[in-house]
Amino acid sequence: MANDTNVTWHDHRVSREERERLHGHRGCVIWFTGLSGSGKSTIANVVDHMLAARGVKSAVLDGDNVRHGLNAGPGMLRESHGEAYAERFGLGFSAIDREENIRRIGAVAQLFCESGTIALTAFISPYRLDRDRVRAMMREGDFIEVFVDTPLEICEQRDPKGLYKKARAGEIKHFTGIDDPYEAPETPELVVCAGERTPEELATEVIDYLMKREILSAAG
Ligand SMILES: Nc1ncnc2c1ncn2[C@@H]1O[C@H](COP(=O)(O)OS(=O)(=O)O)[C@@H](OP(=O)(O)O)[C@H]1O
Ligand SMILES: Nc1ncnc2c1ncn2[C@@H]1O[C@H](COP(=O)(O)OP(=O)(O)O)[C@@H](O)[C@H]1O
Repeated sequence: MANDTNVTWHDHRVSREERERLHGHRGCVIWFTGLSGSGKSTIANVVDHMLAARGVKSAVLDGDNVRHGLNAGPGMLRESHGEAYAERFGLGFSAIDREENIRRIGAVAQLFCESGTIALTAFISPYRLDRDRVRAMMREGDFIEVFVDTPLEICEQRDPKGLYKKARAGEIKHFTGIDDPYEAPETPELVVCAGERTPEELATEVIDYLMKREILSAAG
């Protein structure tokens, strides 16, 4: 059996500080959390667009997209990799699968951050402990938790994928907010009330926060 403790960490030749100097801004992780349909992906993409317009290096990691690739579900892996593989590595929506989903995404977001990029993540990430573990992996100040505080009733009215309707009908089990928990952050860096304002207004609040924290400079 391979011994995974025989793996050694290597420092890179180009430091994070050098990369940040080249980019003209700091790296960080902006971690959007909230119910399905709360507006996480929409706001993350508007922020990404605003950052691109300023010449800032950023990347969006999005729930649905990552669950098609890095964290594919068993259903997606079954045909290409077989039943046993799909059962072992496919990630669904049990508490432990969500935990592993968030752990992996946290590790990827950290790589982006260390490369001097602003990583924007849009995952429900319903468990406080899972989010706090990601925060603990990062350097102090790198993890910016943004709670997209949209009431369940509004998310359910929006229901762009029809999933709430299915969950209410019992066709999807363990759906967050319906028959699975969502633990709101207690002390997030930022709370945005997406039920009341446009995605552009909310994205501007995030950009203002980055300026205030000097992650972005006035020029970049
Ligand atoms: N049971 C259940 N509960 C919640 N969500 C479900 C479920 N089944 C499928 N979906 C769809 O998967 C998207 C959420 O994936 P995430 O990776 O963000 O979830 S988690 O952070 O691991 O909880 C979520 O997308 P978003 O609407 O982007 O949040 C849903 O479209
Ligand atoms: N601030 C907002 N005001 C009105 N509608 C919004 C807002 N943010 C998102 N939406 C709409 O709500 C739906 C869900 O948004 P989405 O970003 O996919 O949510 P999430 O990524 O949290 O599941 C989309 O149809 C989107 O256009």
